[in-house]
Amino acid sequence: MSELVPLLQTKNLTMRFGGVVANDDVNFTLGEMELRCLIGPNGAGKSTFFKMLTGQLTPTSGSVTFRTHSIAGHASHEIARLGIGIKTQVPNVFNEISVREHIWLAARRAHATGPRIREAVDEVLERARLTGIADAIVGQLSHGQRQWVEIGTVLAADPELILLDEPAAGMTDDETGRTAEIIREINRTKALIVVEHDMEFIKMIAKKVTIFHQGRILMEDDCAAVLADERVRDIYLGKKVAA
Ligand SMILES: Nc1ncnc2c1ncn2[C@@H]1O[C@H](COP(=O)(O)OP(=O)(O)OP(=O)(O)O)[C@@H](O)[C@H]1O
Repeated sequence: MSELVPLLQTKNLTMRFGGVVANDDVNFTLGEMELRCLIGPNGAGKSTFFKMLTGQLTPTSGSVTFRTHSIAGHASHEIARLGIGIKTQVPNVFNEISVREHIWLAARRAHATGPRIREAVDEVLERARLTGIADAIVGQLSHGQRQWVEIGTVLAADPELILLDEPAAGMTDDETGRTAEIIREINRTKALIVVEHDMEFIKMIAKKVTIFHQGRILMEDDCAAVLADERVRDIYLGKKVAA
């Protein structure tokens, strides 16, 4: 029987900046359609890890495999074309156009022209809970709504894996709850890796959680087990933990 190929796998992934080891021998595996949360204190190495997955950084050593493709050090646009999309923390929206036009611009790159685009745009608007504000101008939306436009924009390009960097940052409780719903909806058809600090949000979405600490994976387990772990509590309370 042939072994299942994971969607994404890193082996001994290491990134050094001079004397700083930002990621140290990270072995990480994500299955098809999995939803994984990455947590860890400031400086633990989460952003560096994301940047190596999307081609913004070339690892010092180790490998990144997306399905059967070895992607470490490849250009960001090549990795995007293979099917990894990312929503970064830095705002990345066009303010002057409507939500529908915004989603359409992203969908146009992924789908052939014609009626299929319209269907795809309508589907993304629905899944990212944007249908009710489809005709609003992006620049006039609330912070939370703009975040959903960004998530919808990533979804419209139809990637197989979506990386979200702190999608609930700066949101109200209501917006956070709705963002969790959107992520669960997207996870019906896509794999996701979500970096987030807000533990309440993680509880709403997480199945399996990976904890980074000092550039290494400290622990990987289901959400309840991770949140109950004494080492995890200690690093969030700022106590010293042996990795
Ligand atoms: N371009 C860089 N040059 C030098 N050091 C860097 C660079 N990028 C990250 N680092 C260092 O690598 C380590 C990991 O940083 P990283 O940003 O990946 O952590 P993080 O877990 O994403 O933190 P945060 O939650 O604050 O975003 C830190 O010590 C950071 O100072």
